[in-house]
Amino acid sequence: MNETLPYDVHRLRELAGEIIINVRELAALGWTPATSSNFSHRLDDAHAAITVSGRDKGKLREGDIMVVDMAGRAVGSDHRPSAETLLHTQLYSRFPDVGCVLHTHSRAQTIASRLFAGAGHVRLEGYELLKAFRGNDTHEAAVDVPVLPNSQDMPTLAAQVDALFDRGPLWGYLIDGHGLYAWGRDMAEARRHLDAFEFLLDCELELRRLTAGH
Ligand SMILES: CSC[C@@H](O)[C@@H](O)C(=O)COP(=O)(O)O
Ligand SMILES: [Zn+2]
Repeated sequence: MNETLPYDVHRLRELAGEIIINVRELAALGWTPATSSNFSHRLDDAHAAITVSGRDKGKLREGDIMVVDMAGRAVGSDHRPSAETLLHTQLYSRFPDVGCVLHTHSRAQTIASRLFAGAGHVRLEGYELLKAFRGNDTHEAAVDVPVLPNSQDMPTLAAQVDALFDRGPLWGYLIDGHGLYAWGRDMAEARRHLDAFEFLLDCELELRRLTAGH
């Protein structure tokens, strides 16, 4: 522990490296257009490492990762944390086993959010890949991905998200016209969930294209 900073600086550097490597891969897939998207990892019980607001997520460097407390306030940095920090810290605060939160704006996520906003969810059913979600051990499961109305007011959005948690286990949600939030115990699990959502949403969109007019 550093004398002046209330968190482990070495752990922060380690996590920053992990975030940078993973986010470069996501950016290369085209899932973080035009400085969109944000990413975080729990640092300790009271802090999270998160991307600085407005940075090109495909070109992140160590200085683009900063620390916030669980109320979303910057700690030991003059930078502005992600505009959506509250959507990350609410997960860390409520669920001790959430260690990593990933938010992306891929085409499939954005289009699906528009298409299914009226229904309020996207039903993913019958896919072998549903087993990628923690706790699912069969394709015979159905996962409803909630679609929330977008808002620039983070407390409003966070309250909508909070209401979802009473319904049962959840690994992610869509925001209408915006993108996807996915999370997991650590980076590997959050990536697996994010990748599974992307693949399955893309399948649903393609199925609709192929069956349109039939
Ligand atoms: C560039 S528009 C996207 C932003 O409004 C927001 O949704 C986003 O994902 C990135 O915000 P940021 O403040 O950089 O974390
Ligand atoms: Zn966003």
